[in-house]
Amino acid sequence: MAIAINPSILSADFGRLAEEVQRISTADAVHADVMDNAFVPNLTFGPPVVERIVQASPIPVDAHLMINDADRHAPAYADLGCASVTFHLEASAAPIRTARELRRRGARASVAIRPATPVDGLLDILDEFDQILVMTVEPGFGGQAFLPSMMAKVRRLRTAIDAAGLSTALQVDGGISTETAGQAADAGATVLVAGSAVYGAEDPAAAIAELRTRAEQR
Ligand SMILES: O=C(CO)[C@@H](O)[C@H](O)COP(=O)(O)O
Repeated sequence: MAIAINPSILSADFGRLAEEVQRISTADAVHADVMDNAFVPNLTFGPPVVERIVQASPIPVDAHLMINDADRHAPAYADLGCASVTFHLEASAAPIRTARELRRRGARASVAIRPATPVDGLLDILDEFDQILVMTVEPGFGGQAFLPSMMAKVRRLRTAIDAAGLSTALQVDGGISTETAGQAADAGATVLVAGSAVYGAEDPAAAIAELRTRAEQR
């Protein structure tokens, strides 16, 4: 199965974001990490910077909103031209309504769960989303160790997505490297987010190709 590689901008040089997105033009999408220093203990950027990333990027942008009050803020990211908008289930009081609003505004609707959140709440509403993100680290920082225990959640979601005949993308984020990409793909993930493994490499394009190969040849 084809595996998408989405580099996380969190590991890029924030002083030259327009050039940093050009360096990963062979990837499938840019993963833009929006953090509010409340939902997670880190602060990055918001709509004005995401808008510039969208303008500068040769590939689609997936905004990952690690912010509170997702229902209020998520739709604006669809309006900025993000191809997909990922909001956290834990930060949403009305995930179905927000997903429908994202789709109505032309973005793919994507929902994320933290390591401590079970998949159960998603199993009956899978068709409302174009993508599910299973965090494989605690959100907030790049460079953390992959949590292999999250693969049970990925497997459960893969089984449920296939049983329902859906084409929902299944994304993992955190600690993805040439060592862990195969495990994630083997469990059923179809989209791998990688920050330090791509931007920490001397040649990001080669790192993207290597991650894709490792995942697809598991
Ligand atoms: O959203 C996050 C962290 O909150 C991730 O996107 C990380 O930025 C991934 O970084 P690596 O673990 O690949 O270095």
